[in-house]
Amino acid sequence: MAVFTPVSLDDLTDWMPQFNLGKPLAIKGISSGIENTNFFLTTETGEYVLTIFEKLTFAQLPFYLHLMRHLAERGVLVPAPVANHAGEILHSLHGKPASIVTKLEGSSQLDPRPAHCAAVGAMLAKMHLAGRDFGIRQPNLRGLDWWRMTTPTVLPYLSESNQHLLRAELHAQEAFAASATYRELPNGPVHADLFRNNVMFDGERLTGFFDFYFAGCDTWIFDVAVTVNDWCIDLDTGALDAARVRALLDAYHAVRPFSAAEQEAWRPMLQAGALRFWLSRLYDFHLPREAEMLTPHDPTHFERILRQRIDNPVPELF
Ligand SMILES: Nc1ncnc2c1ncn2[C@@H]1O[C@H](COP(=O)(O)OP(=O)(O)O)[C@@H](O)[C@H]1O
Ligand SMILES: N[C@@H](CCOP(=O)(O)O)C(=O)O
Repeated sequence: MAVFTPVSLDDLTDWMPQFNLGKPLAIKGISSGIENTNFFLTTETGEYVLTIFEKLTFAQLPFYLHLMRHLAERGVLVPAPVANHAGEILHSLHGKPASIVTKLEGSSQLDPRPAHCAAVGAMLAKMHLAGRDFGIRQPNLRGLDWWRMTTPTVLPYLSESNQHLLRAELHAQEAFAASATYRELPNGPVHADLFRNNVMFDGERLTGFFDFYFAGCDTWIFDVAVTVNDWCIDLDTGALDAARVRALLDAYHAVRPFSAAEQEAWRPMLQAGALRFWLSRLYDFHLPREAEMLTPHDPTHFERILRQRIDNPVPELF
């Protein structure tokens, strides 16, 4: 149960009047999160999600919350942050940063078919386009700098073969990031963690993307690679599933056509997407932070995906 900061209806009595949401009627902790404390909150006006941020700071949060509001205003299906009477969307509860956002309908599709992947691809392209005029810049905090910093910390826990793989991939990514092709890649705000558990569906109808708290400014193609590495694979081997890859990429391309530079970047970006989550999972597995990660995710899953992407041909981007 990942409720790090308990909140009761009594706690909300003096806090809720700053919003136009009516009286709070029920609050229920959500067990599945690993980063923040989340609650389903029912008020006289509807259902919402109340989040207490356990690690992100008051300085970092405006990027995420204003990005969600910016995207929601442009028709991208994401939770909309609720403003108080003063127009603020970042609040404080029990001394920690907090937000209220609209609740998305539906549930996660953990066994996606091509139709689900197509819906995700189209909405992802729409999201990238809608983010072009977003005014706040914040880097992807889990980007190359973080990979460089984290690699030496996890290397001592790895077999010789995995040490070699990790070092070689980091070098390859450093070289690619310094290339002319990389400089040509379109970039802007990206979700950067658009896994199956961060998207809601009602049947085949996509109802929203959520959990924007790893978002940042990065290349759009990195975001596509992270998404494909989770939505379009055989979960046992990490191999790409051709039908789902095609569905996601074609739907994305129909909304925001890929460029020639992105085609060139596609394989290195699929590797980058695997490296990023291999590293974070290695870090969380070998250096667990007390009570924050209840069941660490399996790092070997992304080691397999990385080896797959290096060793096998990858489908054309378009
Ligand atoms: N806006 C939302 N609408 C509906 N459900 C949500 C929303 N935000 C979070 N949830 C639910 O809360 C769970 C945990 O949220 P998540 O943002 O993934 O937490 P964490 O960042 O701590 O991993 C999700 O799996 C989902 O069921
Ligand atoms: N998607 C990441 C972990 C991030 O967790 P989330 O619940 O906030 O999406 C992984 O699978 O390693």
